[in-house]
Amino acid sequence: MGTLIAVEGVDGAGKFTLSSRLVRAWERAGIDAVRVGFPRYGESIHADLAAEALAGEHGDLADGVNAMAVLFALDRAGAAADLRRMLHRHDVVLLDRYVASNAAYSAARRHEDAAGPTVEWVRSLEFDRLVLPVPDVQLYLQVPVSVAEERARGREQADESRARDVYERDGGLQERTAAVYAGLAARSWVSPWVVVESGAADEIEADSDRLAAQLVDRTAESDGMTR
Ligand SMILES: Nc1ncnc2c1ncn2[C@@H]1O[C@H](COP(=O)(O)OP(=O)(O)O)[C@@H](O)[C@H]1O
Ligand SMILES: Cc1cn([C@H]2C[C@H](O)[C@@H](COP(=O)(O)OP(=O)(O)O)O2)c(=O)[nH]c1=O
Repeated sequence: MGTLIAVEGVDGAGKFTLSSRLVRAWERAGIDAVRVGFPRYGESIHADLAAEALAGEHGDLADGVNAMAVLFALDRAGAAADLRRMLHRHDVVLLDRYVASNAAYSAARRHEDAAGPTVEWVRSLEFDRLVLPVPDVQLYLQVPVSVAEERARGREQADESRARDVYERDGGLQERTAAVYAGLAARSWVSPWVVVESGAADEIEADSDRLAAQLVDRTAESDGMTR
């Protein structure tokens, strides 16, 4: 069985950049890794509806915390069989956002923390009810929210298809989301967490090589202990 690793963090933290580099680093080391990004825009009607709601369509859909969370959860439920297949075929399946995104953003929208009822509602919905595979490790890419915001703004200027949505424009929400993520990591929510600081652009390559090796060592160690 492959190792399931989820990369988490606020918008613009650098998750896509880091997860792509990690996959390349594993490939260079002869480890067969594949990356899956959530939401699965263009592949899942639930993901597309969520994106459209965040862009202002579908009336008051985006106002509903649970409504949005259910859409994101159903996108993942539609991918569950594929994820299980991938785990049989590959050494590492790397997820760019996963269930913890729903927990962090939904709790933050409600001004709750990682110990609150919304985080538990997401856990029960996605892992108990929808039976999504539980990640072996969750990685929190920690970055000052002001830096992440600047990166998301830069991306918007460079590419008009990356216009910031209603969550990305809400600085308070991003701050609260970062705080919930830190709480999830501190509580080892659902599985062990690794917290990484997003470094300077010219250090990404070396950082991802180091992290790729560390994550594989870590999962090999826990394999030895638990299986
Ligand atoms: N460590 C870094 N230093 C500087 N810029 C970065 C770094 N990581 C990512 N970026 C840039 O910041 C922007 C957001 O990164 P991205 O990986 O798309 O974030 P996310 O997937 O978390 O929203 C992109 O334009 C990317 O090139
Ligand atoms: C996957 C996921 C994302 N989100 C939020 C985080 C982001 O603010 C937003 C869109 O996801 P994101 O990955 O940032 O997509 P984009 O490529 O459009 O930037 O949805 C949730 O609230 N729950 C989830 O389960």
